[in-house]
Amino acid sequence: MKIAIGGDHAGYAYKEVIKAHLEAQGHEVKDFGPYSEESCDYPDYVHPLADSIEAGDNELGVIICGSGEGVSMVANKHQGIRAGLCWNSEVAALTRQHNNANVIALPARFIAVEYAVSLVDIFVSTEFEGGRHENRVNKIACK
Ligand SMILES: O=C(CO)[C@H](O)[C@H](O)[C@H](O)COP(=O)(O)O
Repeated sequence: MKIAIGGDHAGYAYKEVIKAHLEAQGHEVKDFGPYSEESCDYPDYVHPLADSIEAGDNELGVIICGSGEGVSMVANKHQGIRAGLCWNSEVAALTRQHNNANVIALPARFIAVEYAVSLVDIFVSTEFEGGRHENRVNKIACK
């Protein structure tokens, strides 16, 4: 699967671990940065990442900042993005099953890196259920 990853300085260390994990699983990972822990602005990295998913260049995205809030706010400005802020395994599954999320947002300052990796695994391997959720998801995007 083609997966985009990015965030800010607060998520940098987690991004590196998650990227290596996904690549070891055989996924093709496009890293939108940042590429160090130097303080930076997450919109500079998340907007291009979201553009790539909207363009079909990547199927799913992983975005990481301190709380997960800033990166998810940026991603969800895009009509073609449904970013879910995930902090536990049930939410990571539900945002795929019920919301057909195409981006997972993670709070690096509030969960352990091993737990963040496990949430990404759940997110990537869980399918949208469709059914009653189909119409709801179709109504999310603004016309
Ligand atoms: O945007 C955020 C809050 O929603 C992220 O958590 C950022 O990573 C955080 O604001 C960065 O804070 P810092 O004090 O500049 O490191």
